[in-house]
Formats: sequence, structure tokens, C-alpha cells
Amino acid sequence: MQDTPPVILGDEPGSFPYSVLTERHPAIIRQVSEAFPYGPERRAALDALLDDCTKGVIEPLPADAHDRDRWREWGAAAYAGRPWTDVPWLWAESYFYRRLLAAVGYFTPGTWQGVDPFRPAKLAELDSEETDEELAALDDLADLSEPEQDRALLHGSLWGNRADLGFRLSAADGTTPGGTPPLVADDSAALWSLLRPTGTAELLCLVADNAGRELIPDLLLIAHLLTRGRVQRAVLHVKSYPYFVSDATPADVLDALRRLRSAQGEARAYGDALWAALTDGRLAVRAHPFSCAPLPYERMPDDFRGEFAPATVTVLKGDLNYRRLVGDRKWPPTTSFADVTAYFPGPVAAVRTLKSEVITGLDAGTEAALTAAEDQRWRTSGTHALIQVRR
Ligand SMILES: O=P(O)(O)OC[C@@]1(O)O[C@H](CO)[C@@H](O)[C@@H]1O
Repeated sequence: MQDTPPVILGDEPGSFPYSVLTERHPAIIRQVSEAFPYGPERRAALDALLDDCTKGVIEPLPADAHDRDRWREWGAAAYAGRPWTDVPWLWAESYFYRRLLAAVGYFTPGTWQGVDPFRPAKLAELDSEETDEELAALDDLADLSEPEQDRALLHGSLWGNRADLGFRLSAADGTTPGGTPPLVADDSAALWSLLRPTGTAELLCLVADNAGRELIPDLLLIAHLLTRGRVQRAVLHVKSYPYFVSDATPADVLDALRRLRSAQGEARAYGDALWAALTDGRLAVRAHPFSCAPLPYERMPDDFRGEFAPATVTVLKGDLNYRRLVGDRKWPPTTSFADVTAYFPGPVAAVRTLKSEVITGLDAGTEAALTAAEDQRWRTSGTHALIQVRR
């Protein structure tokens, strides 16, 4: 493998990571403070965090924090006292969400314990007309052949990561503003060869990304594979607490399930199938503490590795999971995806729309065409996507 390139920091003014730390995080604090009628104590804590993010340095967690030791191991000991923009971007973002939850009292006994500050926005998306339309589209799906259904549901899950369109039957044939193909890499044939209709696949792990209009198509894909006997069991990995605004937690899985089961037609049948699979154990939901770790998956603890090791394939959804899978580094785009994911326990698939700079596994011609048409915008605009598989 080539020399390992540097980790992405948030220290370049004008860069996307810098804008996330200096503009997006303050905006999220303001949005959260309007989501609920937090009292003076919580508001003061949110104001202090805002001050900290805009002018200050990284503060350690308080001495009585339940997870202080874990965070020290994850890097807080080394990074405390340094500016937010000078530490790995992935680390700074993850720590921000941990601090935000502390500010709203998520971990403290009292009114706000366990209250997801992002839930109002998540529910609004789940209950939107767009979701109604996507669920109604399932009725037409039932008339398609199984390979067509496979493709539609995989693409629904893929483009659900952009949360704008559920069931594209021809996404790979469409075009983008630059005239380049939407999919920059497409190993879907390799993915389907692991999930053959003969039903030999023992276990699918799906590491979810966002709740709402991404989680719904993820659940539909799982339901399809289970009901067709294409996998015997599935485990859905979600976040252990609210994270990156819209990331899915166990509560979001239940909300999505409620949404499906209160729909009509095929959508309801999918919801019932998922309910049955949860009830009899063919489907399980996990929320490991490492799901919100500020670290690449290469550093996952042994018990988490053990969750993925028996899987026929682990599918990782979304941009953040991709950053954690390959390491949030300035890889040359032609770096081998197989090499950088060789550490992962078992076959692994990335299903992601491109929303940050990190990319591996492109062929040189594809990279040249994308850059000629769009400069570097293809990396972050969310108009491109990939399906990459390491068997
Ligand atoms: O994981 P997701 O939902 O696909 O994307 C997460 C994301 O919006 O958050 C980060 C910026 O904060 C970027 O990595 C990425 O664009």
C-alpha cells in the first residue's frame, strides 16, 4: 500500500471541514435551543458551548461524566486544551455532539434525560408528504421482477443517503449537472453475488446512517432480503445516542417502523414483515458505544469486530461511515478500496453519496473525467454516489 496520507483537519479557512466547525456547529446549537423549551440552566450551557466552539479550545469532560474514561482513551487526554480546528476533523465533530448532548441534559437525571434534541426535525421528515410518496411507490414495485426490485431497493437505500428520492429505477443511467454518471463506482454485482436468491447468506449487517427518509429504505431493503430468504438473519447497527443531527438511534428505528405499519398497501406489509422479524429474532438492532466513537473503524474494539466477523457482508451506509471505514485521510482517489479496508472483519460494502472530500477506489479515467467536468465539486455536492465492495 502507498504511504498513509495525513488525517483531515479542520484548520484550513475556506475548506468544508473548517466551515462545519466554525459555521455549521454554531448554527446547530441555535437550532437545538429552539427545538424545546429548555430552561435557564440548559440555555446557559448551550451558550457556553457556543462560546467554546467559536472562541475557545476543547474542554475535557467533567470529572463525573459517565464516559470520561472512554473519551480520554479515544483522544480527549491528548486534544483537551487545543483549538477545535487543530485536531482531526472527525474527532472534533464527534466530540461536539457529545458536548451538545451534555449541554441539553441528555445524560443527566431530570426532564431532558434521554430527550433527542433532533427528534422534532426527524419526525417532521418522517411524516412528510415526500415520505408518503415514496411509500406509495412500493405498490408499483411489487409488479417488477426480483432483479428489478433488488436494484430499486438498493438504489432507494443509496440515494436515501441524500434523502431526496427513494426508488430510482434508473439512477445509474442518469446524468449530473457536469454530465458525468451519478455512480462513480458500482460494485453492485459483487454485492448481489454475496446475497444470492439461493438463500445461502447467513447474516447481513447493515450499519445505518440517517434516520427518516434514509432509514426507511434501509429497512425496506432488509425486509426484502429477509422475506425472500436471501439472508437468514440481519443486524441493524444504529447510533447509541443522537449524533450528526440526523443519525439513526434505536428510537428512530421504532418511529420508522410505526410509520411503515401505519401506511397502506405494500408499505404496511413491509412494516409487518419487519415487526415479525424483530419478534422472532431474524432481525436485531444494536447500538454499540463505538458507533459514536470519534475514530476510524480500524480501531474498533474486539467485541465490535466480533459483531461483524460472522457476517456474509457488512453494508456501511453514508458519508460518515465511509470516512470511518477508510480513515478520514487525504487519500489519492485511486487508492485501492480493498487495501484500505483489508482490516475489516469479513466482506464489506460501502453504499454512500459523496458529501465530503474522502474517496478511494476510483479508476484514473473516472477521476479525470469528474475533475475535468466539475473541478473538485463532485466530491462534496451529494450528486454522486458509490457502491464499493471488498469480498
Ligand atoms: O453520513 P452522512 O449523513 O452521509 O453525511 C454526514 C455529513 O453531512 O456530515 C459531515 C459533515 O459534518 C460530512 O462528512 C458529511 O457530509
